[in-house]
Amino acid sequence: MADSAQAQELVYLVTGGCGFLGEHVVRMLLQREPRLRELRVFDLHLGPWLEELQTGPVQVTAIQGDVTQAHEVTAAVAGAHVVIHTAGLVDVFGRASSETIHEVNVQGTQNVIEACVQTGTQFLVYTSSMEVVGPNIKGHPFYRGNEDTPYEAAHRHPYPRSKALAEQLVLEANGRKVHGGLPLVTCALRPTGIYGEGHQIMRDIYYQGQRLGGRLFRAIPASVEHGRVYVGNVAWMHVLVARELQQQAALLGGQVYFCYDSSPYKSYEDFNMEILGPCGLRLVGARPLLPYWLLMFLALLNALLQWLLRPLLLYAPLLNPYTLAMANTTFTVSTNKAQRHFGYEPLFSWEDSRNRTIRWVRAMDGSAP
Ligand SMILES: NC(=O)c1ccc[n+]([C@@H]2O[C@H](COP(=O)([O-])OP(=O)(O)OC[C@H]3O[C@@H](n4cnc5c(N)ncnc54)[C@H](O)[C@@H]3O)[C@@H](O)[C@H]2O)c1
Ligand SMILES: C[C@@H](CO)CCC[C@@H](C)[C@H]1CC[C@H]2[C@@H]3[C@H](O)C=C4C[C@@H](O)CC[C@]4(C)[C@H]3CC[C@]12C
Repeated sequence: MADSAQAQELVYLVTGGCGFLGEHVVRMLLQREPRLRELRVFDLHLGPWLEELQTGPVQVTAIQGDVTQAHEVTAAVAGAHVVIHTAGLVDVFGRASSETIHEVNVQGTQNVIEACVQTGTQFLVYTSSMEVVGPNIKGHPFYRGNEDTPYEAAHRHPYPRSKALAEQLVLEANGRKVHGGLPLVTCALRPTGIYGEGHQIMRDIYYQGQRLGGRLFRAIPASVEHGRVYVGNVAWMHVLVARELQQQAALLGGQVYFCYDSSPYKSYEDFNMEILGPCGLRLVGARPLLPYWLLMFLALLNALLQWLLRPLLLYAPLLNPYTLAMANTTFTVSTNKAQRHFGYEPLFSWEDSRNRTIRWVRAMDGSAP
């Protein structure tokens, strides 16, 4: 759809634009995409912050909609040059059924692809996840791997399964003819664990620490490395790849890219302490305070309680067999593919990313529920 005459007049659509990552993508586009004319923000739940956005000359169109409803997606996509599809059900805690996760993540993505094809939208960026690769159900470590590192990706949990299926749909759609005859150009970005302003799990862990008198208790060995990446850099990567997809379709189309920056390789808990330590929390224990078998027993107990209580209430604690396995399996990436293919350099240094996140955590001090 985009040709050189329209270069200053681009219409972008961000699905899931009011989520944790989506909001950063929306703000980043407004700051760093000078060719933008209209920005459509599509989400099941629209955030009040949209009203206060400094949009400059860009028209921001808020669209309350559901990716599982094909007609709503098609209406939102019609006339857009680029779609950044971040909407998804991120659930590893058993809040939603596997059918719902599949419907939103897989059918929703299929709807986005079909909408692009029907309406003639040529460029699609999909927010995938490190979890399409692993950790796998066997708990094999993925140590500083890249996009080409061989790894046995085997999933049982509905969330990684859905992300892997959706990513496959997006990559297979690359090259399909869209309305008007041009080829669809797609790619997928795979963030590791994202952190930063608005990160719900960081917020939950901070409140938990406050309730425990400013302490958190080590449960994961410090030697298990977990990949993390700052949300501002993930958002920047989306903006950049969307731009370059239009310039270098042959190179970028059908590709996957891990999202990375200079955030340090640490265990999940030690990394969180980089942020939560300066906010007044302390991690107790140099080694896990409970043996792994006991943690697994507690995780299984949580799963059983969730199942038993489901008719009465939703019991969805952080600890379950899947999250324990994830936190206990090394998964880190070391790659420069995004730099080589589309010139990505992190916009935020580690110090900056850390300080911004610390400032955000400090700002919620005293507001623990
Ligand atoms: N948070 C992470 O660590 C992480 C890591 C890797 C990949 N991802 C991926 O990044 C994307 C964004 O994740 P997030 O952490 O910002 O999650 P989030 O839950 O904060 O954002 C997801 C957004 O999608 C919207 N949404 C959900 N169902 C929808 C539907 N049916 N129709 C329209 N909108 C719907 C939600 O309302 C929400 O605003 C997801 O696709 C997720 O799989 C997240
Ligand atoms: C056992 C607990 C003791 O402190 C720690 C539990 C931590 C878990 C809740 C998190 C450990 C790893 C996280 C996941 C990871 O960062 C990557 C993800 C990919 C993304 O697509 C969605 C979020 C997540 C699954 C993330 C969720 C929380 C953890 C399982």
